[in-house]
Amino acid sequence: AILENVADLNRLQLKFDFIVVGGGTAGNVVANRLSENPNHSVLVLEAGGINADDLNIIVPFFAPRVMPHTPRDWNYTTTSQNGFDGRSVTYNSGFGLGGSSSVNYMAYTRGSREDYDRWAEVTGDDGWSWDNLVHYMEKNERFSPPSDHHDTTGQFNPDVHGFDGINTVSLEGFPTAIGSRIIATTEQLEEYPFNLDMNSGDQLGIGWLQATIKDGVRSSSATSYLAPEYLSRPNLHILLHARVARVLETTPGAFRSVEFVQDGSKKLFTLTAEKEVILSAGSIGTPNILLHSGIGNSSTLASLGIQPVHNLPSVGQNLSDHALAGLPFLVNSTDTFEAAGRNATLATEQLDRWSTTRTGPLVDTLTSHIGWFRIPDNSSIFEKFPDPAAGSNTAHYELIFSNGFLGPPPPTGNFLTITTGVVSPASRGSVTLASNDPLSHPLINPNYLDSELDLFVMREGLKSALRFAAAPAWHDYIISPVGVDGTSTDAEIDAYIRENATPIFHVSGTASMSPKGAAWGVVDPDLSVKGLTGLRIVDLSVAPFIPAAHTQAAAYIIGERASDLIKEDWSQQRVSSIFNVQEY
Ligand SMILES: Cc1cc2nc3c(=O)[nH]c(=O)nc-3n(C[C@H](O)[C@H](O)[C@H](O)COP(=O)(O)OP(=O)(O)OC[C@H]3O[C@@H](n4cnc5c(N)ncnc54)[C@H](O)[C@@H]3O)c2cc1C
Repeated sequence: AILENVADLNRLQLKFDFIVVGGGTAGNVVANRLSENPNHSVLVLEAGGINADDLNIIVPFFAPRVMPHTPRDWNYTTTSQNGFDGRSVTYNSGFGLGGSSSVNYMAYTRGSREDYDRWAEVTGDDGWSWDNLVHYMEKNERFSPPSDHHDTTGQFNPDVHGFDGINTVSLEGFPTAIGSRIIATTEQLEEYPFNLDMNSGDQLGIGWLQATIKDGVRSSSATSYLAPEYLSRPNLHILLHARVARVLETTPGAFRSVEFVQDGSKKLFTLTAEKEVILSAGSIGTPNILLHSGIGNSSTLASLGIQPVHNLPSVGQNLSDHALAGLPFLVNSTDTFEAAGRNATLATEQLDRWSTTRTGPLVDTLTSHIGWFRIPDNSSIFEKFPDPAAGSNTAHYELIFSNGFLGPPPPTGNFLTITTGVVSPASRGSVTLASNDPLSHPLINPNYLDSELDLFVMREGLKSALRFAAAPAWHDYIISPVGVDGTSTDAEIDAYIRENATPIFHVSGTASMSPKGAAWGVVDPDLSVKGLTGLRIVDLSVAPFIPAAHTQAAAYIIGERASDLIKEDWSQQRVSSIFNVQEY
């Protein structure tokens, strides 16, 4: 059941085995899977509300309207970014049930096999390898026909997908004018091979995008893992508008209590889990809660007036994200996103069509194809820096193709945008505290393009976009790039990047896994907080390296495996406690 007020929870007089902090992407997976066992009672505390009736969230094409600066957004701002010429940029993160899965752009990309094999290698736990995670990818995924039910043969590989999972994933449901030209380019230029399925573990090349869309409607962790059949479980409760300030030590070394406020009031409530507290507040929220609880770098915490409780200097460090830069091209077509953007009648027709039949251009997100590429192995940058990618089959950059201008378009002209993202970044940032007020925003420093390597990769990505657009398939379509072109110098491209690059909101790694017993890291490979009991972390913050991918799939996969790890631990404990009783 969903509860709006802590008074409702008090009235029910319930005890909870597990308290999940954050009803986001990974948190709702855990809530669903743990409550599969009717003997386990689960409470989710979510800071935001329900998003179910918001068209901007439901209609895939309206994703860009959900944020920033809306009630669905945490409305963060980064610190000044040197790599962006000192700009501070708005940093989006989903506030409300479903977390960022309710506000994201729905691209569903797992990353490469090597991305996960590297997790296994650095944590010493083979359970995090690609082969051992495939089962969890399939548990997450319900691969479904696109909303127009076209023949998808040759657009994905069914052998590498799950068809009985919980979260719907599908292909484009309304072809755009650029799709056939993108595919033609893969036949014309050797540099851009076609990849039947970028989610097979072998990601390189260009393929059809898979997206978390069900019959033309967004599929989020709220609509899938908290669908009515799960929400009706008597052992699953969600309390909305409940913002957790701290986790509290219950007995020495055990953190099973949470302290929270409702609806921004300063009144603090405390609840204690019988078994575990699971932090799923995301890569910004989770370290923020840990630090305010005294779990972090003890001397830094003490200097802020926070009583240190457990020294874990890695909390909030190792922040990784992908920087993006879009390159618009003026095109010789009127069949682009700008058409409805400038014509209210057409926009109304499109919404009517979506409302009545779930067809038309609004059933899709803003891209139908993505490509994943490497800069050449003999690039000069590798004389100075090691290759940051997980392996030789993992991308350095991606190209995202969109049938229009991203952001408010200029008053005239029609566009194609090729956006490049640095997907295996070398730069690392941090989440730190500005004050000892647990309800204040932390300092978010993604440190974009701090490494010269990341700037090099982004520059090469933009040059690659220009080469792609020079293929014969585009000769009668593209008029000219806007911003930089084939005559631009490296310095001009760098200046364009620093002025125009933005975050992609894939923040990861701020409570990283490390091997059991390691002096660094925040959680052990079973996701329990190092040196403590009763407290686990299940969200993207545990990723030791950001996957070369859009990151929601990784968050879902983490949620699925974590659920099994938690279930396993408690089934063993139950067996041993029964054994003890018998012995006694
Ligand atoms: C605008 C945007 C576009 C994106 N586009 C894509 C895309 O197209 N494809 C893709 O794969 N990825 C995309 N991402 C990234 C992806 O959605 C995230 O990486 C992923 O959803 C993170 O999952 P999570 O479980 O770690 O955190 P979240 O899903 O963010 O969940 C954290 C939850 O915790 C709650 N919370 C935080 N603090 C507290 C607290 N103190 N008390 C209680 N609750 C709290 C939050 O409200 C939220 O519900 C995008 C993200 C954004 C913001």
